[in-house]
Amino acid sequence: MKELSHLNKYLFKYKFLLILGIIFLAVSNYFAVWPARVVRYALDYVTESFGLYRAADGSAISSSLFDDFETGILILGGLIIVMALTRGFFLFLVRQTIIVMSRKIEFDLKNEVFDQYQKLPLSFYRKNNTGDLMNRISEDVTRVRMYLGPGIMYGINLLILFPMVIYEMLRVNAELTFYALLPLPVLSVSIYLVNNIINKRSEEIQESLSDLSTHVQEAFSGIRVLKAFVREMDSSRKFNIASEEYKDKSLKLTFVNALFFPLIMALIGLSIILTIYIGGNKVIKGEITYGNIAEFVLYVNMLTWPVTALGWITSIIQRAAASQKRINQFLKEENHIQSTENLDVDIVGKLAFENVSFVYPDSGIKALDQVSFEVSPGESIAIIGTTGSGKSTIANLILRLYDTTQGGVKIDGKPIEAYDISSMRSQMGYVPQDVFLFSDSIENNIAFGGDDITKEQIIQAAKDADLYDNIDDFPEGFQTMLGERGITLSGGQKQRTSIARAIVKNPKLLILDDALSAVDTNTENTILKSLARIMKGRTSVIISHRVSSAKLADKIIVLDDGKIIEQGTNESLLAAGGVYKELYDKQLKQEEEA
Ligand SMILES: Nc1ncnc2c1ncn2[C@@H]1O[C@H](COP(=O)(O)OP(=O)(O)OP(=O)(O)O)[C@@H](O)[C@H]1O
Repeated sequence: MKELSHLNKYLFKYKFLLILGIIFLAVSNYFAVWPARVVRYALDYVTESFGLYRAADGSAISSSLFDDFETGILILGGLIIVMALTRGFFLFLVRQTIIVMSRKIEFDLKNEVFDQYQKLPLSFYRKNNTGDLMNRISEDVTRVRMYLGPGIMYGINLLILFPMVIYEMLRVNAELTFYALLPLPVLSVSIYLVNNIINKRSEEIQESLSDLSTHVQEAFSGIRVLKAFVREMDSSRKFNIASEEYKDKSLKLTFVNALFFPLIMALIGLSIILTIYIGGNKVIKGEITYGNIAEFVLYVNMLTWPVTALGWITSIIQRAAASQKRINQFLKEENHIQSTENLDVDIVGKLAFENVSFVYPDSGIKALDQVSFEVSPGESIAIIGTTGSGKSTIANLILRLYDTTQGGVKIDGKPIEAYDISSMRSQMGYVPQDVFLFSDSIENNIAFGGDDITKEQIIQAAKDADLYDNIDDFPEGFQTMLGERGITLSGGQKQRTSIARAIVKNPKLLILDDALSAVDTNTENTILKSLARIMKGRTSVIISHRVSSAKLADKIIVLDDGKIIEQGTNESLLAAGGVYKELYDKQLKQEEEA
């Protein structure tokens, strides 16, 4: 339960809503309890007046007695209606305060979790899958809200109403109170137990629903592969199996749900039978009046919902505590990538790796081994190597998505750790290997990296990335929507959009991670030449498999298994006749054949 204490700061923030809600609850309960007394009074009044009326039957005063009786009943009936309306009004206010408070906290908590997600390093996203991250911000926060809203509302209601009603009952008769309340604990415990079963089954349904959705989502996104390999029938069969499982689980839940209400009704009925039987005996003995029995039945009815809610609240609180525990786990995660000096300065562009080794924390794979190189401002460096040789890892370290295991990365002669991370990253342009574009217009995708990017800058970036003519051909030009709601770009167009996005901010340091792999060599040359122009006086790191991308760079390093095996210029490496020369000859031949 201590997990829920994280929410106390929010309860404190919205204390006025909570306090007002409690006051409204007390007032509404007052107007709920009072009508029972009026009913008793009315019933007793009816029996007494009826006796009098009968005695005076046929006499002159009989009709005036009847008029008085009628007026009395009307007044009492009116009183009950007024009280019910007043109660309804205050119940409305209770919801407007406590439920509103829970919605506000839900909003704050979602923001808190999302802000925390944004702060956490890449390694965190490697450890936790997307489904898990989504669940905590939606499903878990919703469960916590159930505690903050209905949980707190019905909990406090119970605490206020119970003493009020029991006091009223004891005032009438202690023994009758005892018998009337006897079945209620059984009711509460059974609701708790049944509710747990319902929750467990609902969770199973949720799981099988998520299996089903994953299956459908994969079938849609992988439709090309599915059709090409003629697996439609197989996909339908798997869908049927998952769907069947979902149906079975839903039916099991329906069964428990069907038991739930009869169980409640039976126990409430038992309470009422006991009240009437024992109450009836007491009326015969003259200990209480008819009105008292009616009053009691109303009290028992009043208590049944809170008692039912008790079992329900307990299970809401348990589920909320489990959910908050999961949320807290993420909120407690710390970002170990911190700036040591928060240096917020303009980067000139000198980059150095000094004996850098790096082991991926989650897999234990040593991706870089004693890598050293230096790039002066304005220079370009190409990193070339086979798959898995550690090229992208170098990009990750320059962006400080990870910290080195050994050795250091320096920018303008200062350790990378000294820089303010946001300020440093905002001066870098990065084109990742796996291009990601948002479901938004091309214009917004290009302008993604800044708030004050002008249309002219966007057009220039598109021209430099050799994308402008393509955009011009699209029916809606720069406003063309991409992604699910829009058009699908070709692999090369995607890469060039991603390049335009990186260069539009005029970065001091540009990192292209295999960013030209999907364009032909002519386009590659055009882009590289534009880049050489825009990156004048700035530093570029070009990661590639292809010698054609590397050959224009001022410096080239060749990586193999995390180690630098050759370095130099295009000419010096060709002259040396090593791995680079071999690659050069091979790729030149492939190009000539193509
Ligand atoms: N996030 C990660 N977690 C664990 N291991 C990783 C991670 N990323 C890469 N690796 C491993 O580190 C090694 C180097 O990977 P890296 O991505 O730097 O290679 P690369 O040279 O860029 O390859 P490619 O050209 O195929 O993209 C590989 O063995 C890879 O399996």
